[in-house]
Amino acid sequence: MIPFEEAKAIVLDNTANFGAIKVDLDTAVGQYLAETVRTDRDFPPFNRVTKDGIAIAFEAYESGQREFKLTGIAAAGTPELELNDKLQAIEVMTGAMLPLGTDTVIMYEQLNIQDGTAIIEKTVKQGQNIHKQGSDEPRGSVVLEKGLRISPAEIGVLASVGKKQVAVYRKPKVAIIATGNELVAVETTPKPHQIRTSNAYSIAAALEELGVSWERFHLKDQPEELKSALKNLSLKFDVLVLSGGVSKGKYDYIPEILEAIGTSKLFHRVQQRPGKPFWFGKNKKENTTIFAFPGNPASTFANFHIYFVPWLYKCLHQEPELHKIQLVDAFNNDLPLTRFVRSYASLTKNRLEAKLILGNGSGDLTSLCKANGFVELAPDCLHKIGDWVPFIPTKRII
Ligand SMILES: Nc1nc2c(c(=O)[nH]1)N[C@H]1C(S)=C(S)[C@@H](COP(=O)(O)OP(=O)(O)OC[C@H]3O[C@@H](n4cnc5c(N)ncnc54)[C@H](O)[C@@H]3O)O[C@H]1N2
Ligand code: MOO
Repeated sequence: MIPFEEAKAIVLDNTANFGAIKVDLDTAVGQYLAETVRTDRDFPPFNRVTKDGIAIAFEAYESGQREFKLTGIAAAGTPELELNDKLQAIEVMTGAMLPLGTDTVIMYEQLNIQDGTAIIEKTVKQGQNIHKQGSDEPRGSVVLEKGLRISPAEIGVLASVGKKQVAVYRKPKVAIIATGNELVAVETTPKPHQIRTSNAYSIAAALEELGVSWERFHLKDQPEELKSALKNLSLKFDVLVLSGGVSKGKYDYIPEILEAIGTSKLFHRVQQRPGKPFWFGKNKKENTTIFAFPGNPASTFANFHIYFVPWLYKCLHQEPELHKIQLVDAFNNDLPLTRFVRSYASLTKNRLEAKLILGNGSGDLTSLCKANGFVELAPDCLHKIGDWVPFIPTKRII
C-alpha cells in the first residue's frame, strides 16, 4: 500500500501521447488545439466601413465644403470603389470596403440628403467610422496558441482564418469494463442477489462530458473469460477503466489476470478512503493504460475524478488544475488514510467554500448526487473550520 501523493504522482508520471488528428471545425469545440494558428490576412482585411452613410475625402470638409454630390454606392461584399472627385461622396454600407480616395465616413443620421446631394449637419473628425485594416491583428500574427481548449469564441476565429480542418490532440479511446457476476443490465429487474451495473453508466457519462469516446463491456468473474477479453480489449483501446474485482475476495481476479496478460503493475492499494484497492498499470507493448478501480460506486466515482481526469488533461498537454477550498465544517480524520469526503462547494464572498456531506460509506451512491465534489483531507489530522484543502470537482460549480 502506498500513500496517496505517491499514487497520484505515479499516475501523472505515466501519461501517454496519443498524437494529433485533423478534425472538422464543426466537431472541434471542446478539443485541445495541436497547432499554432496565425491570421492568413489582416484583421480586418480592409479598411471596413462601420456605419451606413457616406464616405468623403476629409480634406474637402476641412476646406469648408458641406454639400457632396453622391456618385455611387459601396455595399458589403462588392469590390473596392474609387472616389475620383474629392468634392463628391460615395454612399457606403456597414461592412463595405472604404472607397479609394476617401478617409472619413459620416452616418446617415448626421446628413440631410436631397436630390442626390448630402449636406453634412454635424462636426466631422478625420478617419471616423472606419475599422482600419490590420488594426486588430496584422497578417501572420498568432491568434490562437497551441494547447488551448477550443471554445465557441475560438471556433469563430478559426472560421475567419479559413481553418475548415484543425489539428487537435487526439483523445484516448476508452473501454469501460464492469466486472462481477452480480451485475445485470440496467433495463432488467434484478433478482434479490443482483445489482444493476451503475458504475459503467456513471463513468460513461463522465467520459461523455470530457468528450472522450468509450465502449462499455461487462465481464463475469471467470478467469478464462476475463483473460481473453482483457487481452483483446488492451489491443483495441488506449485505456481500460475497470470497476470491481480488485480487492481481497476469492473472486477478485483482476490484478493477477492483468499481470498474466503482460500488463505491468505500477501500484496496487493506496492509503485512501474511498478507493483504497485501486490497481494501476500499463501494458507497455500495446501502450495501454489500465485504471482498475474498486467496485464500490463511490470508490469508482471518486477515483475516476481523482486520478483519471488529471491524467487525461496531462495527456492532452494541459496543466493539472489545483482547486483549493475552505471548509465550513470541521472533520477529524483520525485514520492513516487520505480521506475524500463528498462535499458541496459554493462560491461565497469570492472564495469557494465546502460543506461536507457525510454519506453512508463507499456503497452510498445517492449522496454523490447531493455533492459537487470531494474535499481531500490529509491523514491523521484534525481539519478545522476555515482550513484550506484541495477540492476535486465532480460537477460544474459556476
Ligand atoms: N478483506 C477485505 N475486503 C475488502 C477490502 C479490503 O481491503 N480487505 N476493501 C474494501 C474496499 S475499500 C472496497 S472499495 C471494496 C472493493 O472491492 P472490489 O474492487 O473487489 O469490488 P467488488 O467486490 O467487485 O464490488 C464491490 C461492491 O461494488 C459493487 N459493484 C461492483 N461493480 C459495480 C458496478 N459496475 N455498478 C454498481 N455496483 C458495482 C458490488 O456489487 C459490490 O457491492 O472491497 C472491500 N472489501
Ligand atoms: O476504499 Mo473502499 O473504496 O472504501 O470502499
